[in-house]
Parts: sequence; C-alpha cells; structure tokens
Amino acid sequence: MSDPTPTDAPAPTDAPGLADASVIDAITAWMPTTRWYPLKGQQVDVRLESSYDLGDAAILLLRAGDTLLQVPVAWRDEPGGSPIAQLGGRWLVDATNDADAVQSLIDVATGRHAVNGLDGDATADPGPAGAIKVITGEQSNTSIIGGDGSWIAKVFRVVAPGDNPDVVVTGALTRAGCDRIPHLLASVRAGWPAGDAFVTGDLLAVSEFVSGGEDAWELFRQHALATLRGEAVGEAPDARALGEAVAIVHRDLAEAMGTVQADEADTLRFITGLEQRMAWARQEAASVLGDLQDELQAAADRLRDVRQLGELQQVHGDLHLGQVLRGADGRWLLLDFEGEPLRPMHERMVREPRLRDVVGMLRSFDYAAGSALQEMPGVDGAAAGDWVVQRRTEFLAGYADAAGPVDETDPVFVALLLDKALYEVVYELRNRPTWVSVPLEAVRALLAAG
Ligand SMILES: Nc1ncnc2c1ncn2[C@@H]1O[C@H](COP(=O)(O)OP(=O)(O)O)[C@@H](O)[C@H]1O
Ligand SMILES: O=P(O)(O)O[C@H]1O[C@H](CO)[C@@H](O[C@H]2O[C@H](CO)[C@@H](O)[C@H](O)[C@H]2O)[C@H](O)[C@H]1O
Repeated sequence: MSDPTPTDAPAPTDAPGLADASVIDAITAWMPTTRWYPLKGQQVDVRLESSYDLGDAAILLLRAGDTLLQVPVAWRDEPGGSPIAQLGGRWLVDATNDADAVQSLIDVATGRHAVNGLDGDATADPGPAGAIKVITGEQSNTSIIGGDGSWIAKVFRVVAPGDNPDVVVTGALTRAGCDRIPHLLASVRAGWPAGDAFVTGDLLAVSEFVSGGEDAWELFRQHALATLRGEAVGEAPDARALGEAVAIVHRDLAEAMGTVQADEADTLRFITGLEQRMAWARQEAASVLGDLQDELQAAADRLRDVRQLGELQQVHGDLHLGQVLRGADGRWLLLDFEGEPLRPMHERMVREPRLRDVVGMLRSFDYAAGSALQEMPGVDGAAAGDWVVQRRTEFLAGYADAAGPVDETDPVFVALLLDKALYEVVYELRNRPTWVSVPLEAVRALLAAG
C-alpha cells in the first residue's frame, strides 16, 4: 500500500461547514457520552486537526488534548440511530451508525471511491454494506457488522501516526494463512499535516466476521458463576485448546514477522520499560495503591533480577478472554491485535517476550472468577481460587503442548504478571471504577508472594 503523502495525494480538503465552532462544540459535548471516548472526566480543548470529505459524510480527526480522535459524521434530515446534535435545522449524526456513510467508508477501503488524503487497501472485496449493525459492547473503538454479517469494520477511535498493529499484524497473519484469526479484508489509512511534517496512520480495518462466534469471556465467566453458585456445571470451556491456539498464533507471528534473540540492550530496555510503567501506574493509581508503596518499590528493585529475555517477537500485546471467540467449529480465534489502548502506538509494535500474552490470558481467568465473585459477595473466595488454578493449569498445558513449557518462576513471567495487573488497575480506575478491586486484589497477592 502506498502512503498518502503530499507527493501522491493532495492535502485533505475541509468538509463544508464541519469546521464550524458550533459543530466542534456539539461533538465535544457528545463524545464523553460514548463508551469509546478515552478522556472521560478530563478537561481538554478540542480542535479540528484534519477532515476528509466522503461526499455524503466526512471523517474528522479531532485533537483532544494530546489525543487524536477519529469521528466520522454526516449531515442528515433525520436524527437516525445515533444523533450528535441538531444544528441549523439538520442533524449532525455519528456516521458509524449510518448505512450510507459506512458504505462510503468501505468504498474508500476497496479503492472504489478516491478521497483526498485517504488510501484504501483491500486483499478481498468486503462487498456491499447492506443493513448494518453497530456493536454495543465494552469497546475502545467502534465496530460495525455489515455485508449481511460477512464482515466487521473497526473504526479506530484513537488515531496515531505510524502503523496500527491491528492492520499490520493481522495483515501479516492473514497473508501467512494463519487459521486462528479472522482474516483482514481491507483497511483505510489517512495522511495529515503535523507541524512541518506530513504523517500517516490507520483509520479502519475490515475483517471477516465470525458468524455464530461465542465470546470466550462470557463462556468462562458463566462457567465460573455457575461453579461458585454450586450449580451442576458441565465441562468448562476448553482452556487447554485455548493455550494451544495462542501458541499457534505465536508460531505464525514468528514465521511471518521474524524473531530476535534478546541481547543486553534489549534486556535493559525491557527492564526500563517495566520500571516506567510501574512508576506510571503508581502515579495514576496513587489513590488505591497508596498503602503498597514499599512493596511496589521492592518489586521494582526485583526487576533487576531479569537476566535472560530469550527470544523476542511480535505478540498480541493485549490478550484477554474478550479478545477470543469460539467459532462454530469449536476452534478458538484471536481478535484485536491493536495492543493496549493505554500504551502509546509507537510502543505497540516492539518485539516482546511471548510471555506477555501468556500472562494476559492468565490474568483474564482471574478476572472471570473475580467478576463472578463481585456478583456474589457472600461466596467463599477459595472456590473461585480453585477455579482459576484449574483454568490456568489447563491453559498452560495447552500452550506447552505446542510451544514448550512456561516457567512460572522466571523473573520475566513474574514481572509481566505484575505489570499487567498494575495496568489493569489504571484501566479500571479510568473506565470501570467499580471493577478496580479485581486487579487490585491480584496486585496485593502478587506483591505478597514477592
Ligand atoms: N471478526 C469478528 N467476528 C465476530 N465478532 C467480532 C470480530 N471482531 C470483533 N468482534 C466482536 O467485537 C468485539 C470488539 O472487538 P475488538 O476488536 O476487541 O474491539 P476493541 O479493540 O474496540 O476492543 C469483540 O469482543 C467481539 O465480540
Ligand atoms: O479490549 P480492549 O483492547 O479495549 O482492552 C481493554 O479493555 C479490556 C476490558 O474490556 C481490559 O481487559 C480487562 O478486563 C477484561 C474483562 O472485561 C479481562 O478479561 C482482562 O483480563 C482485563 O485485562 C484490557 O485490559 C484493556 O486493555
């Protein structure tokens, strides 16, 4: 795919009227009401950085504080399913919930519709959008199901210059024929001026939709709930096969994108990165980590025990049960290679130990039981602990079948587990404060275990 640089594409044109202060003010007031808005509770100035005229809709890139947000909008006579505001007698609507506008986005992705400043790339034609359905779950982005349920288009809400791994990594796995992911069909990249430079970044990824896919988070959580209720539960979802699926994706990622043996500089960079993340978490989550400062300092000191990182490669980066579907054939499929939404984009394609994903999944079993316990405060926590240990053992056995054993005493494993739990504390404080006790309990337990 060629970058939409000034040499091969003129600068983006402003969509008529959309740069008006009244429009920006209306969007500024509306964004915090959405699930995807990442700056809830923060006072930030919002200004238009760039816009792309799709004809019957437009994509706006809005600078909100330091964050660049993508807001596709359209003017309509009716409010439709997702109105933003009524201005000058017309409705400004969220274009992700408007079938015609979504069709325009797909046409840009396939190259059927040329738009200044946007560049589409399609490995397969997703076909017409038809009736669309916007996913309403817990999401950092906005995903739209179209093409009669054959594809799902993800509008990246936070946009950054450079490659979005959800396009680049999923694309590499698709080309490699990996059968444990939904394949990438098409994508859209934008160019915009940034100071004296002209930068590009990904806006949209269209992938095969897994029809009849079951959410692994719901499957495991329901099983944990039933177990804690003491109900006669059937077999648990197959955590062993899940471990194997993760190992297969790791193998395919290594083949498609290469590996490197970590040297001393890599190890130092890794330790420094974890130290900085720990300092960030201690600052961001000071309100709940206040009484753990000594233990956290001791854990930070222990990071220096990390000597051997082993092989590094592209990993998923934010693997948890919500990123996994069970397909109609029972096979586990991994989704969403975008990495952690709270991590700067340029850090998300750094080669890492595969253990990063292994601990992500282990934390998720703990979450499934923890959230089940939250629903049943009177229940004995030991049963939840047993449930987690079983899933964890099965998962690690499946991973070992395909990739070799995981050493749970490895300082890299221990450090990554704590790193993930601390990240989750910050994530929950910002997004779901009532959940914060789930990762916080894990942080306490990990620190106590030393
Ligand atoms: N290819 C797909 N097929 C079916 N459902 C999907 C697919 N991709 C995503 N989903 C559903 O959409 C949800 C959100 O997608 P995800 O890529 O994780 O978004 P985000 O990055 O915004 O969190 C997933 O949890 C899953 O339920
Ligand atoms: O799916 P995203 O890429 O948006 O990931 C973010 O949100 C996740 C929650 O939706 C969050 O995951 C945490 O909660 C999950 C349960 O909802 C749990 O299974 C995960 O283990 C836990 O980390 C993820 O951390 C965050 O980056």
